[in-house]
Amino acid sequence: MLEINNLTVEVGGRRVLKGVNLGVDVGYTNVLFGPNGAGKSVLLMTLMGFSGYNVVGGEIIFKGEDITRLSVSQRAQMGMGIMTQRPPNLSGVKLHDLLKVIAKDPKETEELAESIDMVRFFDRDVNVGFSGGEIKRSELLQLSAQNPDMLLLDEPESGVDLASIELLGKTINTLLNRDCKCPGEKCKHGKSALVITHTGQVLDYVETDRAFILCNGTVVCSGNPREMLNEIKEQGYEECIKCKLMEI
Ligand SMILES: Nc1ncnc2c1ncn2[C@@H]1O[C@H](COP(=O)(O)OP(=O)(O)OP(=O)(O)O)[C@@H](O)[C@H]1O
Repeated sequence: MLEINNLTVEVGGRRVLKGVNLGVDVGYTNVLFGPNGAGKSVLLMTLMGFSGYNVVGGEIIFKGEDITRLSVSQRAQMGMGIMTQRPPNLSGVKLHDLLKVIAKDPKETEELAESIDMVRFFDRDVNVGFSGGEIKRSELLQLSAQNPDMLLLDEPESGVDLASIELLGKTINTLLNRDCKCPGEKCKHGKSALVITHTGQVLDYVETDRAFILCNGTVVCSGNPREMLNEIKEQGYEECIKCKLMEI
């Protein structure tokens, strides 16, 4: 579904990603761990094609096509969607109007809005004055309306209160399992995803397949998400970097 080959990216004149290699198979959910400033968000923003993220080397292959030079809207039309950490305020754009434009299934979108208590935000400008948790729910609703095949989720649980984490996690799981055509076979979910998490809370609700650790703009390790999370909790990222250096 998604293949990232030797991706090197500069942001603000600085080389942030240095030859990143990773992939996500159809129907799989992979996780991205890494310390603050490692380049995780930059990677997701680059995958979505936002401006300011200059690819100076490597390629992004999505559904078999090289999308490295495609625009955000072209990538969205191909089935890529993102939930960013800090989405912009859209002053003058009501949430309901935005949803009407992007919703592939308006009825389903309205139902989800009800279930995550977002109907009362319909007449407000998107993200303007929303709390951290409200922004996450709004982003999730927009993503659901778009119904992408590949979900890029940047710390979906951050800023969400403990009582709401379950609702958020289950909602993400429902999105991932939409349109599942091959249960039990290679394709495990209907959708594919790459999820950034620090806490790992999302792992309690979503079946994940493989984790990658990004340190200083490079993938230093990959493996089972739960095992890696436990190791990070016990030993921190310093050990990942040392371990990688030992390989070299
Ligand atoms: N527009 C920009 N201009 C300059 N530097 C930037 C820009 N955007 C990101 N960076 C830098 O790139 C580096 C990686 O940032 P990024 O947001 O990807 O980190 P992260 O791994 O997601 O960290 P965190 O876990 O703290 O969210 C940081 O040092 C950041 O300051």
